[in-house]
Amino acid sequence: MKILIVGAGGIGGYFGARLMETGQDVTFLVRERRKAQLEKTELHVESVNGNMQAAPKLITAKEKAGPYDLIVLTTKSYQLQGAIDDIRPFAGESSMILPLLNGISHIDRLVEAFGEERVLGGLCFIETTLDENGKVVQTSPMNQLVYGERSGEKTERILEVEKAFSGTKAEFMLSENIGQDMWHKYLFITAMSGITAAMASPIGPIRTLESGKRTIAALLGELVAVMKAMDAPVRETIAEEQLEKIMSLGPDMKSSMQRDMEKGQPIEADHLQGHLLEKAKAHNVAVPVLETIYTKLKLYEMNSQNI
Ligand SMILES: NC(=O)C1=CN([C@@H]2O[C@H](COP(=O)(O)OP(=O)(O)OC[C@H]3O[C@@H](n4cnc5c(N)ncnc54)[C@H](OP(=O)(O)O)[C@@H]3O)[C@@H](O)[C@H]2O)C=CC1
Ligand SMILES: CC(C)(CO)C(=O)C(=O)O
Repeated sequence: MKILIVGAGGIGGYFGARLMETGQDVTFLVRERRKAQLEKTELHVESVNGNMQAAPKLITAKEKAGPYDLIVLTTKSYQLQGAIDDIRPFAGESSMILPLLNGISHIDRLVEAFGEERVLGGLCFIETTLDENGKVVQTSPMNQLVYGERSGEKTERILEVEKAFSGTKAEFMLSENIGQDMWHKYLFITAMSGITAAMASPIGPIRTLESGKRTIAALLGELVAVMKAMDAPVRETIAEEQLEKIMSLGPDMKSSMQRDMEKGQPIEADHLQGHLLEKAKAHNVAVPVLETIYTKLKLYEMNSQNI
C-alpha cells in the first residue's frame, strides 16, 4: 500500500516513523523548510516506546508522484485549506483520505473537497511535539491511532489498511464506530485543551483544586449539551466517563494546544472551542465556562506576535 503522510510534525512524524519501521511504503508530503531539515537530520523520534532514526522519503507539493492508496492528513486545522490544495494532485479516484486532526468540522470540508467515499474517520491519542531541532519527542507512553470507515463497515479497503497498520510499535485500532469515537475525542480534547491551555498548567494541579474539578465538570456538561443539541452521536454517560478519565490522567499531562502556546505558536481555538461556541449560540445553549475559556484563548491569539 502506498502511503502519503501529509505533514511530518508531532503526530505525522511519529506515526509515519512507526510505519516506516515495519517496512511500509511511506512518503511524507512536506514543505521546503521541513524538507531541508529532514534531509539534514533524518526523521528522528525519541520515545519511551522506542527511539528511531532513518531517512524518510520526502516530496513537496510541486513534485509529481502518486496517486497514493492512503493519504494520512496530519496538519493543524488552520493549515487545512493549504493541505487540501496540495493533496489534490496526489489523490486518485480510489485514494483513501485519513484525517487525524483533533476536532470535527474538518470532515465536512474534506468531504466537500474529495467526496463522501474517499474520506475515512480518524483520531489519535498521543503526546508528541517537535523540539527545536525538529526531532519528534513523545512525552508519555500512549500512542493510539483509531481509524475506520465512517459508515462503520468493514470494507475490503479498510481491511487492507488494517493489514498495513499491523505489527508496529504503536497501537493502530480499527473502529466500527469511528463517528462516535471522533465526537468523544472532540469532547475530550475541547475540555482538556481548553482547561490546561487557559490555566497554563498541566492537568494534575488543576484537578486537585475542588474549584478546578468543578470547572472541568461544568465545561464537560456544557460541551455535551451543545453536542446533543447538534444531534451528535454521543453516549448518554459520556460527560461522567470523561471526567473520570481526566481525573485519572498522568498529573503532568498537557495538551498539544498548551505546548503550542508555550512555543508562541498558533492554536486551534476556533476549530475546537470556537466551533462549539458558534453551535451553542445557534441552538441557544448557555455555555459560560466555554465562553470564558474561548475568550482567554482568543486573547492569547490577539497578543501573540507569531500569529
Ligand atoms: N501533538 C499531539 O500530541 C497531538 C496532536 N493532535 C492533533 O493533530 C493535528 C496535528 O498536530 P501536531 O502534529 O501537533 O502539529 P505539528 O504542527 O507538529 O505538525 C503539523 C505539520 O503539518 C505540516 N504541514 C502543514 N501544512 C502542510 C502542507 N500543506 N504540506 C505539507 N506539510 C504541511 C507542518 O509543516 P511546516 O513545518 O511546513 O509548517 C507541520 O510539520 C492537530 O489537529 C492536533 O490538534 C492530536 C493528538 C495529539
Ligand atoms: C490530549 C491529547 C494529548 C490526547 O491525545 C491530545 O489530543 C492533544 O493534546 O492534542
